[in-house]
Amino acid sequence: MSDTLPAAFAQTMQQQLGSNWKQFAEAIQKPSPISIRFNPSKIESVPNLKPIPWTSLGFYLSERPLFTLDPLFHAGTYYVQEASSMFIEHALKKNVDFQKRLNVLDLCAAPGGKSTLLASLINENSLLISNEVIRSRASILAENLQKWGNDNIVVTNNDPEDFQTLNGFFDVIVVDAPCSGEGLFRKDPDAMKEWSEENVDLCSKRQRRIVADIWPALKQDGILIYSTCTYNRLENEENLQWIKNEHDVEFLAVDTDSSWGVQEIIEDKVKGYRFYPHKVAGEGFFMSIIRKKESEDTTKIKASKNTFGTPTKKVMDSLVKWIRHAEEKQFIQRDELIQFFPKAFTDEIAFFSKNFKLVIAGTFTANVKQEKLIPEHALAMSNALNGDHFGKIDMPLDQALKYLRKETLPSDGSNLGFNLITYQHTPLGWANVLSNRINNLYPAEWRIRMK
Ligand SMILES: C[S@@+](CC[C@H](N)C(=O)[O-])C[C@H]1O[C@@H](n2cnc3c(N)ncnc32)[C@H](O)[C@@H]1O
Repeated sequence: MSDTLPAAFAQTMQQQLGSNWKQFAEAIQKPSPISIRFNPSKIESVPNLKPIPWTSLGFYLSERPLFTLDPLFHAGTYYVQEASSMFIEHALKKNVDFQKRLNVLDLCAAPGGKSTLLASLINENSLLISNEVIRSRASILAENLQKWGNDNIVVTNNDPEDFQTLNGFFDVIVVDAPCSGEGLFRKDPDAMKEWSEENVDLCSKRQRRIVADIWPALKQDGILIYSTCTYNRLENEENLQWIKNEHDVEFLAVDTDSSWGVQEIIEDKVKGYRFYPHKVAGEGFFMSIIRKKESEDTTKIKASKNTFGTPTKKVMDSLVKWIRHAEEKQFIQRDELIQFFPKAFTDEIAFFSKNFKLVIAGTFTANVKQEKLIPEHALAMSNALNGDHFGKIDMPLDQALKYLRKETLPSDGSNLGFNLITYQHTPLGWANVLSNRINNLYPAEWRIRMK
């Protein structure tokens, strides 16, 4: 980071940090630590890397590889996420019973760091609604979640206030709020250019509006995780004070080890955790765990008449072989597109389809063209795929990259038909092998452009 810090920011931080200011100012000139979090559904064991102490699946890397040129990145085997944010795993595991069936909402979810983490925490009988208000960002979120491969996820593109129809529906809500981004200055110099005192004030007010809008959707005794990637009190402690004044809440604590360097904030019954880069091997971050004590009526989503179209019996006879535990899935068809989701969520998905701007629900499975099934990319990424049913072509790195660039690949005339393309035996996508060439079915919009 070479740009100079905004003067008003530096002044506030000097007051906030006192004698630690110099260490902080030095730390934000240093490169950011690099870390990734593995997808437990796509790896058999975690490689021998330096673990991040507050998460079971996060690890530091000694240097930044070219993730774009690693096929396993595109296969959803891991997510590149800075370490501090992964503290949410520790906070939730200590305060939420993940054995239970839960309704979880990630309200400000793009590009998907917290949502992929939540997807790995909840059990298969739980439902994650992953929402992003900005349409273009909701598409990136959908892409990352499709790569993660879980089918108990609905991606929506709604405004927080739209969730007010769902009183007391969620056991857990994560509000990873849009913020002034002070914690990202060293990673993202644009965050520094956009910083101003007016923007901090604006962010703080917007954060209150978001929490106020979503509050009715949280169950009594439900947990709200409120987080930002900024240091200032206005967007953190003062917003927590505001929540405490407006609502009957309890701020929950979580144990931390002093070696982690996480600062615990306790002020007048308000609790939070702050991550400073001179103390923690991670970016700037702030997080609080809030239990709602007020009673709240609970919206029960009623079983509505199933209005989904369903595939023909002939199509279903083939499809059941493609999916593991197909008997537990609801298959639906819209025009030519077939998708599936867990049967247990049929009513919920009908409700969200009708009342929300749905981006994806469950897993896109296949397109039907004159009763011929063409597998969808999301199926290749799905943890429910029955890989044994398909022919496979395991590619070495150079070919796997050609495949991911959507280049045409030569065929030797064997393995005709739809094949799963894999790299190190992990699915990357589909190809239709013809006698003279391989039709590369990798999605054009996801192809890698880097040479
Ligand atoms: C800090 S980012 C979320 C990062 C994400 N949780 C992750 O871990 O990858 C905040 C998100 O809030 C969205 N956002 C912006 N304005 C919003 C608003 N008024 N209500 C809800 N979300 C908003 C932004 O588009 C952005 O995607």
